[in-house]
Amino acid sequence: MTIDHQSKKEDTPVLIVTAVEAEKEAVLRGLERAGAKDAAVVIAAGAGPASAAAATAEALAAGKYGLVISAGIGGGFPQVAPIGSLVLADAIIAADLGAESPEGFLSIDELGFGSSSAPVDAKWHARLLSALLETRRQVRSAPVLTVTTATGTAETAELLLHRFPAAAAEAMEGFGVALAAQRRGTAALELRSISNAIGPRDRGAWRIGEALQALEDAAAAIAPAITAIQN
Ligand SMILES: O=C(O)c1cccc(C(=O)CC[C@H]2O[C@@H](n3cnc4c(=O)[nH]cnc43)[C@H](O)[C@@H]2O)c1
Repeated sequence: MTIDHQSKKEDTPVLIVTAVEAEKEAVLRGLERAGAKDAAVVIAAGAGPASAAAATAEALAAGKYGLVISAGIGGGFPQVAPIGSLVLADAIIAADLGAESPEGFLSIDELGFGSSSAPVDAKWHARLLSALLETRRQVRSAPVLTVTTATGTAETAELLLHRFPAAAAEAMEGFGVALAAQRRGTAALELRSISNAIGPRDRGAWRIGEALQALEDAAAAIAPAITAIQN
């Protein structure tokens, strides 16, 4: 990845893509807390991979960025990513993109339509992971699944874990953001703060406030690392 040191001030090189405004505000609070409110452009793209990909592609076409981060709250597999913890994706996987068959789910890889796994940038992953470890929160580096239907049964949770035993979290935007970035040769990452356990749907058990606080803490922690690429 090359960084254009001639970039004008408005060509902020880090783009953070959330789904909803509440997540965007949490990220902005974290950056501001770290004294780095201009360290990134933060957008709320809407929920799901299609909205995320479209908004990310639009933003990348309009400005010059060196790193794109899909960020927000997410569901966690309880044994590895409890509520309030942070997950930095080491792979971003489109978990339900494919076809059903009587023998089970067929991924787009198996169908011959491409790859269901988007790579994360190794250098930026290492930098942000070490920054996140400075928070007082539990931090995991593990695959994050992108789903178009949030898991709501124990059966689906088990199926996902069977297919992706190393996965720690699921959300609905990462793969869309990562593919839009990949098309332009821009580094991509995904960061999730855990609001709920993946399993039988129980909206009352979601801890959105706690997860938004964790997201704010994560943004504050990574601010120095992402500011560094502008200097
Ligand atoms: O109601 C609110 O105040 C509120 C505040 C912030 C965020 C939300 C959302 O509902 C965000 C939706 C967004 O969250 C991700 N997410 C969270 N948990 C899961 C899950 O278990 N499975 C899949 N996705 C999850 C997802 O990326 C959504 O787009 C509400």
